Order: sequence, then structure tokens, then C-alpha cells
Amino acid sequence: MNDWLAGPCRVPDQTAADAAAARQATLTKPPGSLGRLEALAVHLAGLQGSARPNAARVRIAVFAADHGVAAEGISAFPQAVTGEMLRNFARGGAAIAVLARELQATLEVVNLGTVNDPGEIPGVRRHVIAASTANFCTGPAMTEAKLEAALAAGVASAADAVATGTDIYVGGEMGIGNTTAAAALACALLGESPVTLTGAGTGLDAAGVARKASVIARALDLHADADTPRERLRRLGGFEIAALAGAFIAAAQRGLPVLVDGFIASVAALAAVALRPDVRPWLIFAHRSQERGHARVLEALGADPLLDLHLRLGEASGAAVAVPLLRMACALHGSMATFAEAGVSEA
Ligand SMILES: Cc1cc2ncn([C@H]3O[C@H](COP(=O)(O)O)[C@@H](O)[C@H]3O)c2cc1C
Ligand SMILES: O=C(O)c1cccnc1
Repeated sequence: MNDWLAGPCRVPDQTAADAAAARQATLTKPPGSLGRLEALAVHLAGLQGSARPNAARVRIAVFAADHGVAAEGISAFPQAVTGEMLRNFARGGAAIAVLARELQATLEVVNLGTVNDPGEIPGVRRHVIAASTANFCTGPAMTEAKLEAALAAGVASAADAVATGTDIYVGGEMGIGNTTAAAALACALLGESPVTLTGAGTGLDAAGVARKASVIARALDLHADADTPRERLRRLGGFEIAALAGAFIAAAQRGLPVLVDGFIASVAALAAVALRPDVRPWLIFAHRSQERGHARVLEALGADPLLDLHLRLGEASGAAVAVPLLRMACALHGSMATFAEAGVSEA
């Protein structure tokens, strides 16, 4: 049933990374002066197995799903917004739709199950598992079959991205209540307390955040016996969080670099790394979200994200905003003149 999960992730190509590092040393600039842009190009070279990496063909996958825990009143917005936003993604009005156009990236929107289901709409792929997860304050969010279906949706997305030619895979999400699910899952995976990882999400006030933390504390009590990463994901996750975890693992197994978005995507990454530690080198962290728990999750992953723009949207928006940095890093790496070519004296 989980044969795909047993497959190892690709090992980054050290020869290509070494060749890229050697090229960086010949370019017309003081060594190291392009800072993290140099490191990014070298890292991508290792991941892509090419001394000349590139970030031209970008796939942005946004997984949408509803959460049973929304019944506990843990979001500033009503649950109907998840389904409504699916139409907005399809019509091109959502933030990620604008950014995808700007990047000339392929935008894939997947409906994994929404209470306010828009039905068949052009531009949205239906992979409906159920109208929502179950409320994890009263039982597991997912059955084993639903978890497997959600993971499989992510695997299919990453496999399709590879099959159609993709340089960078970006994963995003939409689901009212999913900062609660992500915080609960991160607490379980990291052994952290809810107050540390619970944030305002779409805009709760201090009292709302305190209530949200107490909802998460109740769920953690109920599921305290969940003792594997998979079981924690099944009981406390969401369809879109599991899909992202599946996509990240499948991308890493196929040698496709991943750009990770904000809090929710990073918790999916945390779950993916817990399931398969060899995923980690394939994950590039785009930004530090304003959501309270994100810094701790990034720390646990040993991640130093590229940007801190005080974003707190999700949808893959922060990752999309970081794509031009990857493109700049690759362009500098590939197109700058060497000292020899330009006739510039070396140190
Ligand atoms: C209009 C709108 C668009 C969004 N796009 C992403 N999110 C973000 O907010 C939600 C998580 O926050 P919480 O846990 O507080 O509900 C997710 O859908 C996330 O993707 C949105 C939220 C709203 C309201
Ligand atoms: O960082 C995120 O992904 C985020 C934060 C708040 C709300 N939705 C998403």
C-alpha cells in the first residue's frame, strides 16, 4: 500500500555541485561576493545534476481542502471561503494566480475536498477525498485510506511535474483552519507546546489565539498515543498537508528540487522529513512567515529561508515571490563572464 514511500530519495550530485562551485570561483567578482545567490546556484547544480542549473520551468501546485476542526471556531474566516477561493484561483484573481502569471509558471489547483464544493470548474482538478477531514478534537482527522489518497494526490502532482518538464516544484495550500491543523501536527512531531506554535492564522485576536491553542491542546491529549510520524499526520493533519508531504517526497525521489512556502507548507515538509529524512536536501525554504510557529519549525528543519517579507498568506505565495531570486542566481551563475573571458585581473 505504501510501496512508493519505501523508495529512496535521489542523492544530490556532488560532482555537479563541485563543478558549479569551481565555476563560481572564476566569475568576475570577489569570491563569495554574491553571497547566498552563489550558494543557491551551487546547491541547485547538485540537485539538478548540472553545472548550469536553471529555474525557468516552474510548477506551482496548490492543494485545497477543508478541515473538520473548523467547527471549533479556530479561524477568523468562515469555512465556505475554501471553496470560494477555488473559483478565485481558477478565474485568476487569487494572489497565487497573479504571481503564477507573472512568473509564467504552470499553476495546478487541486480540490481535495471542500464543504462548499464548487463542482467541476475549468482550471481546478478534482481529487475529492471527502468534504472535509473529521474534527480531530473528537477523533482522527483521516482514516488510513483517506491519508493514503491525500498522499497519492501529491505524488501524482510531483510525478506529472517531472513528466512534463519542471525545473522547480512549488507546493502551496488553501484550507480554512489549516494553521490549526499544521500547528497541532507540528506540536506532535516536535514535542512542542501549543502556545509556542499557535498563531493568528487569518487574523485571530489574542483571545482567539488562546482559544485556538486550547483546542490544539485538547487534540494533542486525545492523540497522545500516536507514536509514528505517519500516525500523527493521519490523526492531526489535513488532506492538503498530506498531499504536500507526498508531493515533496515524490519530488525528492525523482530528483526535482522543491521550493517550500510558509507555515503550513513547512509543517508538511517537517512531516515529509519525518517520514523520509533523505527528502531534506531537496527542500529550499523560501520565506519566514509571520505565523508564530514558523520560526520554530524552520529551526527544527535547520532551514534559513531566503526572504522575510512579513507574509502570512499561504497559497504558495511566498515561494512564488522567491522564484525570481532562484532565476537571478542561475542567470548570474550561467551568464557572468569569467576573469579569463573578460580579461579582468584576479586577486
Ligand atoms: C480569503 C483568503 C484567502 C487565503 N489564501 C490563503 N489563505 C490562508 O489562510 C488559511 C489558514 O488560516 P486559518 O487557519 O486562520 O483559517 C488557509 O486557507 C491559508 O492558505 C487564505 C485565507 C483567506 C481568508
Ligand atoms: O505562512 C503561512 O503559510 C500562512 C500563515 C497564515 C495563514 N495562512 C498561511
